[in-house]
Amino acid sequence: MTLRYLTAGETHGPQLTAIIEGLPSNLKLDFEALNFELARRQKGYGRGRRMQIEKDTAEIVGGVRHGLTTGAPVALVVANNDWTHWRNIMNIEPISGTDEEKRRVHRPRPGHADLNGGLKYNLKDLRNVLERSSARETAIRVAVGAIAKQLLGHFGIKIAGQVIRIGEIEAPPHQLPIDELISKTENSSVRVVDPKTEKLMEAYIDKIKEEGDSIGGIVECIVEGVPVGLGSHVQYDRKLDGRIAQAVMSINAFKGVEIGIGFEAGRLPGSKVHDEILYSEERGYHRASNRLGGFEGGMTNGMPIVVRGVMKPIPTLYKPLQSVDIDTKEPFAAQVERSDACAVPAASVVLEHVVAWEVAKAFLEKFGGDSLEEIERNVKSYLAQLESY
Ligand SMILES: Cc1cc2nc3c(=O)[nH]c(=O)nc-3n(C[C@H](O)[C@H](O)[C@H](O)COP(=O)(O)O)c2cc1C
Ligand SMILES: C=C(O[C@@H]1CC(C(=O)O)=C[C@@H](OP(=O)(O)O)[C@H]1O)C(=O)O
Repeated sequence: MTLRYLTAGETHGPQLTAIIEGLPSNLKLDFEALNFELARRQKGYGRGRRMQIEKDTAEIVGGVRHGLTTGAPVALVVANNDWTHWRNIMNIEPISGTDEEKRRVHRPRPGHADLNGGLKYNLKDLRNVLERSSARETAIRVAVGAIAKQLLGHFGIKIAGQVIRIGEIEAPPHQLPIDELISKTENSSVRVVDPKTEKLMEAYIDKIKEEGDSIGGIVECIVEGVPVGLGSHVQYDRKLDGRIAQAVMSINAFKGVEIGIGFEAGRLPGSKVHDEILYSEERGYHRASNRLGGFEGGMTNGMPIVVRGVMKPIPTLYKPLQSVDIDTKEPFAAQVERSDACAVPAASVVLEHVVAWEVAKAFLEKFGGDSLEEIERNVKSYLAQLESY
């Protein structure tokens, strides 16, 4: 069974919903850890007032009994607290009232989905586009990814995320072990290891916000403990690096993705790009470096997976950008009620979870079974095969 999920729900509607299919039975879910991931996504310097309204927690409404998955689809719900303020506007039944009362949107924001969605779906109220295109949906995707993270965690696979750049400020490189990286970034308002960089990034975001502008950045995710051979070279859509790239690009506002040294590989000679193969009794086959970010031939090579994504600046700006009213076709300068100025730290948490999902999916394709015990047996036998190779 392929692991898959779908989400539904609007940003100001009652809730976000997901159904996950293909999880094995007997996986013990840690609800506290799941909600901790949701809280992590909400934090981060530069977010707007909405994050003070929401206190994201996931309710599991199917597929779990007494803390264990049953093998049935797992249904998840994350409620929108803000819905109480939008109950009437988001009503599923028709309501009477003026455009103003219905909060109809007719002024598309450059950089958001508004205009394309309006044209494509023939919607004259751009709220019908905005409501679903909002990155609020990443809350439920983090909930889904948190379950994938728990499955991977059971097999000793760890995932960390960090912010590499916000606008002009870049975090200095480091070689911290993954557990230390996880704990240091956890205590940082911008998810960096170095406190000096944290202060610089905070001040930078403040300045951008004061100017009525927004800012993007670069985030990184590291996955450690992945066995050799997830993904496959034999078919384009089985290449795991390709699937991860798609998942990263599906995060709202992401405009690029790199695996390992990524775009730098176009600048360097082969001798400075490829990771030489070594062998020792204790470690088996391993690499002298990890410039290719854990992938060759669309398959994991046993080194940590290293993925970076670039997030553009938030499109909703207090500083007006030129756009056109779809009613009058006249130009206008956009007005904003509230928005994030920078969501790069939050996006690093989303990145961890979409990557976790893709790795978990490939893991189950390789070792899949209906119960956790069956998967454990499959993993064990594969590891023995690798050892004797
Ligand atoms: C965590 C997160 C928070 C975001 N917050 C906002 C926001 O407050 N205002 C906004 O206009 N866009 C925000 N965005 C970006 C938009 O959702 C995104 O630009 C939009 O969906 C259009 O998609 P695209 O940029 O991928 O083309 C956010 C994105 C993420 C990942
Ligand atoms: C709600 C979330 O992010 C939202 C993403 C978003 C957008 O346009 O993408 C716009 C803002 O929504 P609102 O206009 O309601 O404040 C953000 O707050 C969230 O991350 O949970």
